[in-house]
Amino acid sequence: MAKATLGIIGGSGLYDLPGLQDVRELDVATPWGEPSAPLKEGRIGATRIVFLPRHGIGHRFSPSDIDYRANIDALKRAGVTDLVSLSACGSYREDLPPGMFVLVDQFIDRTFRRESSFFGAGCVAHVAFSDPVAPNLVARLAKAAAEENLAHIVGGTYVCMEGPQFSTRAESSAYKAMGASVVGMTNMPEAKLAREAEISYATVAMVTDYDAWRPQEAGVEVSSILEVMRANVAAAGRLVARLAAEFPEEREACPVGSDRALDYAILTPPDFRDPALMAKLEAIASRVL
Ligand SMILES: CSC[C@H]1O[C@H](OP(=O)(O)O)[C@H](O)[C@@H]1O
Ligand SMILES: Nc1ncnc2[nH]cnc12
Repeated sequence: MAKATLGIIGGSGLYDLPGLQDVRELDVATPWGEPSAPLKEGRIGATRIVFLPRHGIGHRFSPSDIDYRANIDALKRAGVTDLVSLSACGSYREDLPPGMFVLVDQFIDRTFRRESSFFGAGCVAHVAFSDPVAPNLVARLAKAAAEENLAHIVGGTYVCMEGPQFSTRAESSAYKAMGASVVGMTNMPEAKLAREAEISYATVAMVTDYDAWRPQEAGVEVSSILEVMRANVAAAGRLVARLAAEFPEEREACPVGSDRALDYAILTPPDFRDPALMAKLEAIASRVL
């Protein structure tokens, strides 16, 4: 197995990773476009870390405008093997109050105006995605959260809405009825693209609010989210530090196949592949091409 590199994608409120040592900026070019920001490479203890703020420095990209393909391709080029998304979210469950960290194990994708695959005309691929997160990475996050005494729960379904507006009360009730535990606007197609790139992915969904399904409550507003978000961000820093301190040197085999997702996924035989697309896939699919 290859050397492990831990990637961290910082969401709302997380534009830097305090505690990162020997930091170097990496300007990584990709064939898909520009990543949200230059990558920050460094280490915590012996663990190599690459950090990327998904909304850019100064929170310039809305969830629909983030170039998710450029972000994942850049992280792949920087050697990331395991990727943790730190994300703010709304909650659909009374037992998941603001401040709770949900280590989600399922997603529902409700986005509709984002590029959601590296593949397409000229090279078609279908990766498995029934189990979208890497259980070994989740287990490491759960252990780190327990050691830091952070309120957390293992398992939960994250519904990804398009946004950028928050949900109506009817939408909020519908997502809850669908079985979603939390809602956010960013983890799709990020998680799908990470799978195509054979990067193990896990999400720490950090609850900031109860969305809009509770009839007795005022709806969601960013102003009320910000204070909880600040506390969540501080706790996320401790979580990452602990995770990194105990991270393995070598990449672990992923029980759900994140590290070999492309083994049988590509359906287009070599003679029928589009050379231009194949060139773009150089970083993502080089292991199997
Ligand atoms: C600050 S509330 C809305 C905003 O926060 C979440 O983003 P991220 O996952 O990057 O933390 C949510 O998805 C919205 O984009
Ligand atoms: N209620 C909510 N809906 C969508 N994204 C969110 N991010 C934080 N809270 C949210």
